[in-house]
Amino acid sequence: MSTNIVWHQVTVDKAERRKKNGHGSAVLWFTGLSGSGKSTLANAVDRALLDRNARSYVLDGDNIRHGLNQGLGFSAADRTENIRRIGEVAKLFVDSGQFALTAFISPFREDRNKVRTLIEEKEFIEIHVRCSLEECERRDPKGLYEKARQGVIPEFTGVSSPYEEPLAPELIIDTDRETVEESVAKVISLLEEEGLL
Ligand SMILES: Nc1ncnc2c1ncn2[C@@H]1O[C@H](COP(=O)(O)OS(=O)(=O)O)[C@@H](OP(=O)(O)O)[C@H]1O
Ligand SMILES: Nc1ncnc2c1ncn2[C@@H]1O[C@H](COP(=O)(O)OP(=O)(O)O)[C@@H](O)[C@H]1O
Repeated sequence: MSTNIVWHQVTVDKAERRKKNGHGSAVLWFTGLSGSGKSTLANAVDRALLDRNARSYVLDGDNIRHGLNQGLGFSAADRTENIRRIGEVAKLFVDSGQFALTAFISPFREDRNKVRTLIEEKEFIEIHVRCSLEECERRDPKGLYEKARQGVIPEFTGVSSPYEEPLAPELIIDTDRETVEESVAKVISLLEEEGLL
């Protein structure tokens, strides 16, 4: 535990940054199985936001594990720590007046709910990127399911490690039934309905 640390009040606050940007800020928390479409969707929404001159940034599991979270594996404890850290980083993005688009499997309900409590109400938008395991395995964009079935990758989500679906997400996207464009339109509509855009 760190001791003798005192919180320093910032000079420019979230409200002022939002006003300057001309839009709200929030975390768009994409959660779902590997291959469900989290990265594809987060990046497509990021592009749509940029086209509207809105400020946003994608935090992606694979990428973050190369840097900030390198050293964390896929045990339940490591996944929990992975999500805790990303929750804290996402909160910083919200404070900076931007949209944070996170693309992590984040398989445990309790871990996602902890991030929700860290962030103010209406600023945490949980998006269930829903896709059947069969379809994710059929897509297998990185060949990981095949390796997991062969027993080469242990504790693989959906195969040998659990995925707990969100019980009350703000949005559900069925990527085995709709196009990327349709899915992006739904996310943007939600942001408009919530007065964030
Ligand atoms: N055992 C195991 N289980 C699940 N996924 C695995 C595993 N090993 C490696 N990978 C690759 O790591 C990506 C998931 O990382 P995340 O940080 O999103 O996972 S988690 O939220 O901590 O569960 C995941 O990326 P996505 O396919 O984009 O989800 C995989 O490419
Ligand atoms: N509506 C959709 N939304 C997102 N991805 C889709 C959709 N329909 C098909 N896909 C495809 O599914 C795959 C998802 O891969 P990826 O985005 O890497 O998933 P994840 O990040 O969840 O592992 C991509 O090949 C993408 O083109």
